[in-house]
Amino acid sequence: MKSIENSSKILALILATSMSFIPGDFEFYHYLWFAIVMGLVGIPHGAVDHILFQKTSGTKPQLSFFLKYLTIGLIYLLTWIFLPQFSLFIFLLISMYHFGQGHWIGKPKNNLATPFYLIVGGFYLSIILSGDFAATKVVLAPILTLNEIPDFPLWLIPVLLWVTAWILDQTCNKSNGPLLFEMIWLGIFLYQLPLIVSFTTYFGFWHSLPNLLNIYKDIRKENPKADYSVFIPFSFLSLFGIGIILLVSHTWFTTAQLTLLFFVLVSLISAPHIWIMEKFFQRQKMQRAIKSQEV
Ligand SMILES: CC1=C(/C=C/C(C)=C/C=C/C(C)=C/C=O)C(C)(C)CCC1
Repeated sequence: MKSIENSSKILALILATSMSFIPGDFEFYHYLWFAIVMGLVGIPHGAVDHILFQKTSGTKPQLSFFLKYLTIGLIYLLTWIFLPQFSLFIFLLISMYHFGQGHWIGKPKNNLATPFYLIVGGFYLSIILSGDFAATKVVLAPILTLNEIPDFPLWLIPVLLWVTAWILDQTCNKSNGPLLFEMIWLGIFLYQLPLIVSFTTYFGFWHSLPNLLNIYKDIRKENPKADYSVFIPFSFLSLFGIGIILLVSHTWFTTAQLTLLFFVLVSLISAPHIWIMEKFFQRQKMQRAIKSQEV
């Protein structure tokens, strides 16, 4: 599994480099790469929430689970319509938390875990959005008028890195060098890339793929016959729904507006997904703690 993850990361870095550092207009290829990665790992990593729910609650998901899932998405859709700026703020906050959580796997749950999630997730999101801030502003223009968006406070990035180092120093006795070193080199790399390539590289290969492999391994522990097909039904449903909405909207909207619409749609499924993943990570931590007590 680790070799799949590492070779995919190397492939992603090579593709991102070739698409961004070679002169020329590659916007079409940026979006093509974005669509492929979202289709293969981005959406699928959240497409087995019903299985994760069964693992964490010990009961088969009933109709009420799916209703709760849809209700969270629906309420969030209403807040996007009536309070778009507030919804964006919430989306960024929960994304920071969710992204940061993936970098804490294997570390103990303590009081500093939540600040760590927010700071590390905030670090990567700041890098992605500020590295190509002009493009970020264009995507956000329908909900934030351009002069409403202040310049990005770039000093925040080294501060977030420093606070991460401090938290790691307080919490873990294991070597934290690799995690911090990765934040520095990957941060510099992502910062140079166009917005869509930077987001695709991080989200696809440093968030979705490791999480997908972690979930897949967990599912196969209890059901060794399970294969990649467990991810297909709900991925297909989400991609089909999102595809239809984007297809219908594309006659009225520009590429940047469609990009924002895509992220709004992703946020609707992300909100309940983040809630399920929180429970899943808690269960994995508990299992690890029990295992280490047994040894
Ligand atoms: C890249 C980008 C954005 C942020 C996207 C985020 C935050 C995505 C999070 C996805 C999650 C958490 C998926 C769940 O697994 C904005 C600001 C909307 C618009 C500019 C481009």
